Amino acid sequence: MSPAEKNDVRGKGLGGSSAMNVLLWTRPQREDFDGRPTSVSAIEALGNPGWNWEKFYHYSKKSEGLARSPINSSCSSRRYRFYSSMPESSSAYKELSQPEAVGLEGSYSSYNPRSRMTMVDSVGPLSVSFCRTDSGTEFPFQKLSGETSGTFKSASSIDATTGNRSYAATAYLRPALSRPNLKVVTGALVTKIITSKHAESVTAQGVEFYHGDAVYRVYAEKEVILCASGIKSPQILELSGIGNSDILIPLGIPVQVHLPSVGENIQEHICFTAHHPELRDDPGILTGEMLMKDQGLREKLRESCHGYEGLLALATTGLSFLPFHTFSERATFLTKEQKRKVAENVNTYPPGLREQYDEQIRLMENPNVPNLEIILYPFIVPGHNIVEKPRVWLLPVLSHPFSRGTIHITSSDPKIQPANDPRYFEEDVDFDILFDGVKFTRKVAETEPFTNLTTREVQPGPDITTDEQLRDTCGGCSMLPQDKGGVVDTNLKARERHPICDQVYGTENVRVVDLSVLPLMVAVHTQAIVYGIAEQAADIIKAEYNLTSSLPGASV
Ligand SMILES: Cc1cc2nc3c(=O)[nH]c(=O)nc-3n(C[C@H](O)[C@H](O)[C@H](O)COP(=O)(O)OP(=O)(O)OC[C@H]3O[C@@H](n4cnc5c(N)ncnc54)[C@H](O)[C@@H]3O)c2cc1C
Repeated sequence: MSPAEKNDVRGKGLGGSSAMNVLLWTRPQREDFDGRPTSVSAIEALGNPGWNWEKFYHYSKKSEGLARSPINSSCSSRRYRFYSSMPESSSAYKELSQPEAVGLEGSYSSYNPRSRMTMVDSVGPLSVSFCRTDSGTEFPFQKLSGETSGTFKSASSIDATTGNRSYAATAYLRPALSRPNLKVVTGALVTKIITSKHAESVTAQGVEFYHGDAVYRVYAEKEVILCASGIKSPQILELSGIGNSDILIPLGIPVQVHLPSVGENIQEHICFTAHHPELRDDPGILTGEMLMKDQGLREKLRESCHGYEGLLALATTGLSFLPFHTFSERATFLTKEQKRKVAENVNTYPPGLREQYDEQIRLMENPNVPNLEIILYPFIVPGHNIVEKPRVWLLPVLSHPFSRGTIHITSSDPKIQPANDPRYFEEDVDFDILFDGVKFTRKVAETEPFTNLTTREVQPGPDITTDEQLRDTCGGCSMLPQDKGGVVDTNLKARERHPICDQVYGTENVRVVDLSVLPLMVAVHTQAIVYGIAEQAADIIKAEYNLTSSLPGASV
């Protein structure tokens, strides 16, 4: 796929993509973060002290509030449970609601309000049947305590009291709107960070932005915090002259900091999008097609959802995370091959990639760490034709891609999108893992009890085979040591240390706080990761300026 062909779907309003994502609330496998010598990986081990599982777990719990009791029971019809929470007696709920495993409403009362989650039950029977198959694989329910592998119902970022989406704007921004030191400007496009340069030191003065046709400037007393996403933060840095001079100079952008890692190390979850089993008549499962086609059903649901005025929607909840050996007979062979290839090509890699690959190989070898996710959607996304009979959608997703892409500007015009070249499958092993994942997904879908609910595999037919990204883009402003391909340090500052005298000579006061700082992709969905990063960043910033969170609603 060429950079020009790639369609980057992302949220552009307040709350960004958290305002339009598919509501899954997931936490990563412990090893994805943890660099302790007794475990096998990953983000801390890459040279980021203080960014480990324990910290992430603490901050992630701080950001969340799982509804404790069944709520909104009025929002369910007799046959289909809709926005209804999982009964407290359910074993899955019990594991989730252990105070040490999850942030519960009230457990961090001083940080109220925050992200709210609840359990919904839209594809319940299918997701459970998916794990109890005759294929010899049986998985436990997942806990949100760092053990991701298994099949489980995911919590959803839905505020159970209203039945509406809980996202960054409702969780963090709205409660803080009355602060005297906050002004929100919507419909604005940031064009660059305004900087001044003295000797080797670059200081951010403020930010320039378009609003309508006018250009405005706002000035910062302390620092500029960039949180424009994995795709747009690298673009804004480059437009500001912070990036690779080989890219900036030909575009006429004065180089403020030559930082060649900006926009490199891009990683995206890649998925196979064409597996659609058709459901039997009356399976007791609500799907998107049913809702779209059946006016009577919509009205019935509306009646049962007393007082609810929003759009009817379905949440995705059925997830499986599978360690390599559980879905691929070639797991040992492919891991060895990848090890051999990495050793053979080590001299061709950019700084730091060898270390990242070593961590990824350790994750592949670890029997507890997932290497594939299978998502069960109760609908088919736009782009696929509306179909006669209801279908569900099974999506195998590559958890830890080896391929690395780039995101770079091609123009000094901020309105021109940066070129996103994901380089999917540049590393053969990515294709091999996903291929085995597709085969495994198909096998499970053809096995009882999954087949008790479905009639036939409609796709993949001969006509469709597609691979796409799952809209989790990380790495473009990687938090890593500078000589290992880093853009920000562990304080999330975009600065570069002189390799000999250890003096800061990059930017003094530009910080990046979004998914772009994650140097290595995690297996799970990334909204909770971004909240965890943001909570940790808030404490780093407060500590730097000796601040306490005395303002109402202050968390991040
Ligand atoms: C379709 C989709 C489905 C997803 N599903 C899930 C899911 O179910 N569960 C999950 O955990 N994760 C999911 N994700 C991922 C998750 O939503 C993202 O990881 C998360 O929102 C990323 O946060 P962020 O702050 O890095 O960027 P964003 O959420 O993208 O926020 C960036 C913000 O910056 C603004 N911005 C960018 N450039 C500029 C500019 N020049 N000027 C002004 N403002 C600018 C954007 O408008 C946006 O508001 C999904 C993502 C997508 C796109």
